[in-house]
Amino acid sequence: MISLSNIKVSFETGSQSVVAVQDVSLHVDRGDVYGIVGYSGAGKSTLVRVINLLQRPTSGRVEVNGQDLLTLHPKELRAARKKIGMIFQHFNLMHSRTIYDNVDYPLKSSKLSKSERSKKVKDLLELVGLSDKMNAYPSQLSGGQKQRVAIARALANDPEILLCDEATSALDPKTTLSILELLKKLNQTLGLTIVIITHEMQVVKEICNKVAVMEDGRIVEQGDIVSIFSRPQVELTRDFINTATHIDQTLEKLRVHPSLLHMKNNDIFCKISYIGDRTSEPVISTLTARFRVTTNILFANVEILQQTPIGNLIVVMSGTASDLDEALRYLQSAQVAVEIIDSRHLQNSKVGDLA
Ligand SMILES: Nc1ncnc2c1ncn2[C@@H]1O[C@H](COP(=O)(O)OP(=O)(O)OP(=O)(O)O)[C@@H](O)[C@H]1O
Repeated sequence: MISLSNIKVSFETGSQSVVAVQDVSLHVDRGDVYGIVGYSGAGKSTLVRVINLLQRPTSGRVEVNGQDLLTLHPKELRAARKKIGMIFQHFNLMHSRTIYDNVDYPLKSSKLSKSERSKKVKDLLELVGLSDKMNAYPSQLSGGQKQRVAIARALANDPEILLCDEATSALDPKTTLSILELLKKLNQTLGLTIVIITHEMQVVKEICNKVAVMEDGRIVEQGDIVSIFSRPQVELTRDFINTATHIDQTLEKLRVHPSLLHMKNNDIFCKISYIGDRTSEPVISTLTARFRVTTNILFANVEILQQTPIGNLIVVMSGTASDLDEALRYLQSAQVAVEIIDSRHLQNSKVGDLA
C-alpha cells in the first residue's frame, strides 16, 4: 500500500543543512496499522508527511497504492491525496464553522448531490459517535471529541490510508484509549490502512500490528509488533518497551530501595520474558520442583499483543551455584529469555548476556 524507498529529506536553513530523514525504506501493507515511534526530533513528522508529499523528499521514491507519487501531475497528485486522510495533534479544525461544516468541507469539490453530501456527513458523524454535536462549534467540544471530528473529516473522501501525526498526544490516557479504539474499529470495518507516528510505545502497543523505531532520521529497528516486543534488538527499542510495560519504573524503584531485593550471595537478579501461551506459573514452579531454585517475583506483567501474550517478570532467583546454572540453561532451552540485571553469582556478566 505504501512503499518508501531510500527517502532522504534535508532542510537548508541559511548556511546550515539539517538532515531530518536519512535513507529510510518502509513498506506498509494494505490493512496494516503501522506505528512509527521515536523521541522528539527523530524525523517522524517529516517522514509521515512524505507519504502524501506534504513534504517532498530530497531523494528517494514514494509509492502509494501502486502509484509513483513523485511522477504525478498536479491534478493526479490531488486525486491521489484524496485517498490519504490525515489527522494531527491539535486537530486543525475551522473554529468559525460548525462541526457539520467542518466535516462537509472536504466534500465541496465532490460530485455528490446536496442530499447525498448531507447523508455522508451525518453518517460520518454517526460513525465517530458525534451525531448530537452537528450544530456545535469546535470550542464547545472536548479534545477527544475534536479529534473525532477531525477523523470524520479525514474520512470524507473515503481514503484508503489514514496518517495520524501524534493524534493522541494532546489527550488524557482514557480519551487516548477511546480514540485508539475508534481507529481500530475503522481499520477493521473499513479496511483502512493506518500509519501512526507517536513518541509513546503505549500507543503502538494498543493498536499497531507493525512498528518502526526512529532515531536521528533513521529507522533503527522495524518488524511485527510481537517480534519487536519479545526480542527487541536495539537499546532504544528496549527503552521504549520498558517504559510502555512499566519495567523501567520498577527497576528505578529497586535502584532507590535496593533492600527490597533481599539478595544473598548466589542470588541472580534478572528479567524473564516469555511469549505465547506458556504462562509464568509452570516456568516458576519448574524452577523450584526440578532445580530447587526459589524465585522471588518483584514484578510481573502480561501484555496481549495481536492476541499473543507476552510476559515479563523481574525476579530474584536463589539456589546453589550449580542449581542456578542448570535453571538458567533450562530457561534458555524453554525459549524463555533471561536478562541478567545484576548477579553476585555471575560476577562478570553484563546485562543482556543471556538474553
Ligand atoms: N521545515 C524545517 N526546516 C528546518 N528543519 C526542520 C524542518 N522541519 C523539521 N526540521 C528538523 O528536522 C528534524 C526532525 O524533525 P521532525 O519534526 O520530523 O521530528 P519528530 O520526530 O516528528 O519530532 P517532534 O515529535 O518533536 O515533531 C529536527 O531536527 C527538526 O528541527
